[in-house]
Amino acid sequence: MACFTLHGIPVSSGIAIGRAHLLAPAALDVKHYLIPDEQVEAEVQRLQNAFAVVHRELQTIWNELPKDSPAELGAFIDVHVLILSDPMIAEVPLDIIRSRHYNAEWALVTQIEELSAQFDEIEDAYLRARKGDIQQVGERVLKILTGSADTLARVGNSEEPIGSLIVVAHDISPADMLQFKDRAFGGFITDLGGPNSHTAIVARSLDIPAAVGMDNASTLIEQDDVVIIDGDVGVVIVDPPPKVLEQYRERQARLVRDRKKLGKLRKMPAVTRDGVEVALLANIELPEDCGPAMDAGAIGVGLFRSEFLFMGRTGQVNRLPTEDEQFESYRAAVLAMKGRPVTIRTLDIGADKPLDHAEQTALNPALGLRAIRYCLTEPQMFLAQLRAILRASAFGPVKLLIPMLAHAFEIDQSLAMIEQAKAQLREADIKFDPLIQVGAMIEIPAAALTLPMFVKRLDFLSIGTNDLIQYTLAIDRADHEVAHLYDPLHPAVLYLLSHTIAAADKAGVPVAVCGEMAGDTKLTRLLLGMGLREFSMHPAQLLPVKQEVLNSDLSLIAPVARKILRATEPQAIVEAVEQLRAL
Ligand SMILES: C=C(OP(=O)(O)O)C(=O)O
Repeated sequence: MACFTLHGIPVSSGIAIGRAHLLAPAALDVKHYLIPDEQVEAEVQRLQNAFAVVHRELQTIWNELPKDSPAELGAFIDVHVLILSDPMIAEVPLDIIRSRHYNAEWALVTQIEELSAQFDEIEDAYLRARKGDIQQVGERVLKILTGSADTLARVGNSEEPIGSLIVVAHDISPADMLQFKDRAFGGFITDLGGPNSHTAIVARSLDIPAAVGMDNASTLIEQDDVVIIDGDVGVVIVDPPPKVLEQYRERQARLVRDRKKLGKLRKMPAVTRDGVEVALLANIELPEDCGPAMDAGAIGVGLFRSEFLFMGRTGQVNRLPTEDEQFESYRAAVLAMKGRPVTIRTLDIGADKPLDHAEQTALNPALGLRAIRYCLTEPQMFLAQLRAILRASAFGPVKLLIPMLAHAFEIDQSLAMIEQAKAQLREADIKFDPLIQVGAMIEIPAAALTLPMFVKRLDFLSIGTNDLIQYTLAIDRADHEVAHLYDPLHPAVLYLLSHTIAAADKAGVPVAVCGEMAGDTKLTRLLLGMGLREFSMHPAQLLPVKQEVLNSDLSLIAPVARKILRATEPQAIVEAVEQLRAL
C-alpha cells in the first residue's frame, strides 16, 4: 500500500510506531428481528442480564484502577455507571421490547440513536460531546448481547511487545483507555475527539502519544498497516517508506534517551545559567498525585484542583464530600509533600467541570454561576470547605487560592468567609495556621486589568492561563470546533500576562502561572523573559521545564521577550519565540 499522511489534533506528545489495530467501528450496526409474544419477557431478561454484566465490568475496572492512575479516570467511569443506571437507558429499551417486540440489540440501538439525535440538538458543545459517552456505554452492552469479545482486552492480553500496536478507532472510551497501561499499545488515533476530550486528558496523563479528530482515519487505515504517530504535531504517517521509518525510529530513540537523562535533574535546583532561581511546582487533582509530584522534584503544589473531590460521586450517599472527608484529603496531600507548600484552590466547579450534568442548565455555563460565584451562593458548603482547608494547615504549609474572582466585593466576601471559618474553628478549639496566605486566580481579563484591587487585598496571585485565554479570546476551551483559535501567543493574551506579572512584581506580591502554558517548554523562555519566576504544571512536565530553565540565560532572553511584547503581528511573535528557543 502507498504511503499517506493524515492530519489531526495533537493531544499527547511523543512518537509511537507500530502496527495498526483497528477497533470495530460499527458496534451499533446490529441485527433487527421481531420477538414472538411468548418470548418477550425472556428477551427483556436477556437485556437486563447484559446491563448487569456491564455494571459488574465497570465496577471491576473501577476497583482495579491502578493507584497511580490519573485522578479523572474514576470520574469518567462514574459517568458511564450513571448513564447505565439512567432510566433512559436502563428502562426505555425494555419498554421498546415489550411494546414493539424488537430484539434486545435493536431496542437498545433504537434508544441510543434517539438519545444521540437529542444530544445533537444541544447548543452547549461540552454536553453535545457527551453523546460519545452514551454510545460507548451502549457499545459495551451490545458486546455482551452479541457475545463479541472485548477487542482491547484480547489484544492487550496477547504476547505483543509493549508499545508495538497503535489503536485506531472511531472513538474510544476513557475506561477502555485504561487497558493501554502496561499492555501492547503504544499510541492511539481516533476519528472523533477534541484536545480536551476525556480520552485526550487520559492519554496525556498516561503519557501515550495520541492524535484525535482525524475524521476518517479508521476507514483509511487498514489492520496491520505500519503507522507512525507524531503526537507533537498530530500527524499520522501510514505505511512510511523505509527512510522515513528510520528517521522516526531515531527520533523516538532520542526521546527515550532524553527522558532518561532528565531523571538526573530531579534533585537539582532550577536555576538559570546566569543564576536566577525559578520555582517549579506541581498541579494535582487528588492527594495521590503528590507521589509523582515528589518523584519529579516539585518544590510544592502550586494548584490542588479541589473540585475533583466533589466530582464523580455517583451512587454515594452524600452528593458533596463532608468537611471531614475533605480535611482527610487535604491533610493527606500536606503530609505527602513533607513540608513543601500546598496551594489548595477552593471549589472551581462549573462549565467543563459540572458537579452534576443534569443540573447544568445555564446557556453559557463558562460565564455562569461557577467557581467562587457558586461558592458565595452556598455559604454553608463554602464554609465547610474553608474549615477543612484551614484544619489541614495545622499539618504543614498550606495556601488558599480563590478561583474566578473579578469584583472587589467578591474578594472582600471571600476574605470575610475565611475569617468566619477561622472564628468557628477557634470557637471549637481546633488548630489551624492563623497566618494562612490567601491568593487569587487571575483568569478573567477584568482581573488582570484591575490588579491594584487584587494586590491590595491578597497575599499572592496565580495566573490561570487556560481560562484567561478562553475569556480573552471568547472561545470555549473544550470545543474542538474553535480549537484553532485557542492561541496562547495572541498579543492580547501576552499583554495581559506580562502586565499581571509586572504589576504583581511592582507591588511585591508573588505571582505564578498554573495553566497549561507553564508546562509548555516552547514557552518557558518567553515566560522567564516576562519576569515569571514561579511555574506550576502537570508533574510529567516538571523535568522538561527544569531542563529548559537550566539552559536559559536571562540576559539573552530579556531583550527578545521585550521585542515579542512590542510586536503586534502574529508572525513576528512566532518567529521571535522560535528565536528565543534557539538562544
Ligand atoms: C489552571 C487553570 O484552571 P483549570 O483547572 O480551569 O484548568 C487555568 O484556567 O489555567
